[in-house]
Amino acid sequence: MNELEEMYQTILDRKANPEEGSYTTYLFEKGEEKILKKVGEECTEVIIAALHQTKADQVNEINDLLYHVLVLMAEKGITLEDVNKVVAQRNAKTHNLKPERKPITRY
Ligand SMILES: N=c1c2ncn([C@@H]3O[C@H](COP(=O)(O)OP(=O)(O)OP(=O)(O)O)[C@@H](O)[C@H]3O)c2ncn1[C@@H]1O[C@H](COP(=O)(O)O)[C@@H](O)[C@H]1O
Repeated sequence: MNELEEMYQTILDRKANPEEGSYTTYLFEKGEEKILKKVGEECTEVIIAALHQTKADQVNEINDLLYHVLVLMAEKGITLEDVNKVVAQRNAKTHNLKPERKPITRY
């Protein structure tokens, strides 16, 4: 199991067995709107870190974003397998840039 899978398992465990002092439990108790707000915030923090901060700060912010996306997935019943299936489909398809749109000649 890689570290992200382990993190997702911990999140699922917190959902099934709420624990005092757990930030994940706090998020599930607050509910979907709070989780979505955190995903939005963490997205912005990744952007700000990418523009102005060190690589270490950027990696930390990326961790926070991934963690909150995994909490959202658990909240919505989306598994890593669900995402992996789509990743596999996308990996099988390359050169996805759409051809340039033809110029409009008739109005
Ligand atoms: N990866 C993370 C992780 N990344 C970020 N965070 C928390 O996300 C929060 C984000 O910080 P912010 O300053 O934006 O938020 P805040 O002000 O603390 O909280 P809000 O009031 O905004 O809700 C911090 O409290 C971090 O501790 C995380 N909390 C938990 N995990 C993982 O979840 C596992 C279980 O943690 P607990 O649920 O706390 O036991 C841990 O072992 C980690 O693997």
